[in-house]
Amino acid sequence: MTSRRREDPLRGDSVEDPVRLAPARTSLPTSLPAGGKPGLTIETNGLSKRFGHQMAVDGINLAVPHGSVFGFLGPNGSGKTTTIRMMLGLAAATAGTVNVLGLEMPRRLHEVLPRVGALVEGPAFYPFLSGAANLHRLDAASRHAPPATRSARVGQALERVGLAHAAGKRVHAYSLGMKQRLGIANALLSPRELLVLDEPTNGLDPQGTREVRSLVRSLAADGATVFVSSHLLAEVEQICTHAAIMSAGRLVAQGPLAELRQSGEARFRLVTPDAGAASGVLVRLGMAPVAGTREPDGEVLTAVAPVSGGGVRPGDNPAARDVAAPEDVVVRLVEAGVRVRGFSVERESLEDRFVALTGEGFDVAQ
Ligand SMILES: Nc1ncnc2c1ncn2[C@@H]1O[C@H](COP(=O)(O)OP(=O)(O)OP(=O)(O)O)[C@@H](O)[C@H]1O
Repeated sequence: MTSRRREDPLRGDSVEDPVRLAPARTSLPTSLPAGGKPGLTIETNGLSKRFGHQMAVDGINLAVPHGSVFGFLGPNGSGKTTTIRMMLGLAAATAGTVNVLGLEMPRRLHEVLPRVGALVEGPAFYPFLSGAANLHRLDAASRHAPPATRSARVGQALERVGLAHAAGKRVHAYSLGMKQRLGIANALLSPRELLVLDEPTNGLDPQGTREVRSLVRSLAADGATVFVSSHLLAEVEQICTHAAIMSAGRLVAQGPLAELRQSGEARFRLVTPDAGAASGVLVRLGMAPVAGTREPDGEVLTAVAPVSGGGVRPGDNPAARDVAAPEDVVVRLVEAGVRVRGFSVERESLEDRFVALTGEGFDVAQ
């Protein structure tokens, strides 16, 4: 393998030419140049796209942390692909800004794109050429790719996605999963700081889906930020560290997956023969209890209690300020003479939360 040194226009220092892909870890910059918020690989502000009367993307503020595997989740037609196209300079925004790797797009497109690998709307390959020959052609189309190291780059990219054994096979004989992995190999022809993958498992069988998901995980382990769109909640839960949820062109939630899981409503369920007194206590604690069915042990009362990290968020109700946790609610009930015969906290699942946020059924299949 040969390498040349060149000037990096962004950092002003000299770096190795990007010919190394495997083994896994590549040394990637850990800081961004001035222009974007530190620590963010992608940042959008008020980003919008209108098609006629329809706002396909409506003023979104995305914040994709450096090094994250960021799931861009939303039902079909919610604006994911349109957002990705604007990020990559494939479509012009109607309003708002996009910074990628700290640089404004599309103004700095020529500096940004060589550092970004993308798989958008399925790669187009020549079916009667082999996987390796297709990658050679695509690599040759890049003015940043030195011809002398092309074979090494192609070989390493195929190796990286587990297609070395099928390098000489014509693409028309590839399975869908293999074609998708070849598309990712194309995105990996140079080491990338950011990989943008639009629905990379769409249309794949379970085996192909597993292969692509495990590849995405390992790409992130290499140090790249991976931005992956999906309409599958289960997929995002399996491979992502962070997520953003789109619904009808709007961004309805974003953050670390663990925080999104914690931010759902919790519901207290109380069984007591003293429903009247219990209601009074819960109301004084800032809740709005609802009487439910009658059980042998008493009446069932449920009350929504916004819980953050296991503690009750008291909101603006001063009477509720002292309440820290469900056990404190039980203490208050008992102190008020309420006979507590059953008490549980039911937290909304991530799936319930996403359905509530998007206002429509989510495809939660594998
Ligand atoms: N070129 C276009 N002209 C007109 N409308 C468009 C165009 N591209 C997208 N749209 C509309 O914008 C909305 C968002 O589409 P987009 O493809 O971004 O959604 P998506 O979340 O990626 O959905 P999918 O997963 O189905 O691709 C849809 O209503 C779509 O019909």
